[in-house]
Amino acid sequence: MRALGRLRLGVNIDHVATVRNARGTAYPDPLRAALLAEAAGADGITAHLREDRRHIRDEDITALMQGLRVPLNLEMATTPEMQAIALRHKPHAVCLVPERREERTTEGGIDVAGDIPRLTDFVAPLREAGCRVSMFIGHDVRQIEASAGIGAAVVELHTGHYCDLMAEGRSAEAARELEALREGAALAHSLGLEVHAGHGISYDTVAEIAAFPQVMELNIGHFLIGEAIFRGLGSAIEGMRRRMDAAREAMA
Ligand SMILES: CC(=O)[C@@H](O)[C@H](O)COP(=O)(O)O
Ligand SMILES: NCC(=O)COP(=O)(O)O
Repeated sequence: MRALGRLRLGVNIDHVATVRNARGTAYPDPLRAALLAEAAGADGITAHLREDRRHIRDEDITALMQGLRVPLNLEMATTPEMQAIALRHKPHAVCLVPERREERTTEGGIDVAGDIPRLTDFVAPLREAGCRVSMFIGHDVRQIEASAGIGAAVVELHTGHYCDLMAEGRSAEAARELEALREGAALAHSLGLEVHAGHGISYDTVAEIAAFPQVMELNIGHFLIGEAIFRGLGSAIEGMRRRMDAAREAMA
């Protein structure tokens, strides 16, 4: 199967805000990072407005909505507060994620199958406002089918477990997880969902995920912001873009 289109790169700038907030300064500015990312070839910007505002804050979303040329993908929990914020800004995309105050990062996917009536009602006004609604889920068949059932346009498959297994050198388990992600991507695509993937992706793990023909977008943040310390954000993004393109070309 050939690639279905150019693989888009969404750059997540959450951790520019993490560094800013560590010292309570006005810098580094997430919008400035986002504009640099745009110039380096990012197809979109992702920002996660957490309920505890540990990194991205409300005023960052306002600045990004006003300053960006590329689309904004707003990640958020399924709370009334977040829904009201999304409906006020109407970003290009809204990605619904599970959130726990105590977690260090997003640990799993959202339980769509276990929350169908509420999530159907939650998604409807976002869709009516013109946002592309994405569900951040694991590769579980039930979650993929439920995402299609509630009217989401997109699923973003959580690649964090695969990336962790790779980092720990657990290659047999990583291969099984990669296969499950591959099957999940194929199922989601067959149900008419646009397929994205993200979380924990680095130069070491991007090629295998970029090679899934159904995947249209990767969202990558933490690794790129870390790599930017050593080589600059533009160069870090260009390095990721090259690896994504090489993986897609190898499929053709
Ligand atoms: C939903 C997701 O996987 C990430 O985009 C998210 O932003 C992770 O949260 P932190 O950035 O707070 O680690
Ligand atoms: N949705 C995943 C994302 O935006 C980036 O995740 P990470 O690369 O910061 O782990």
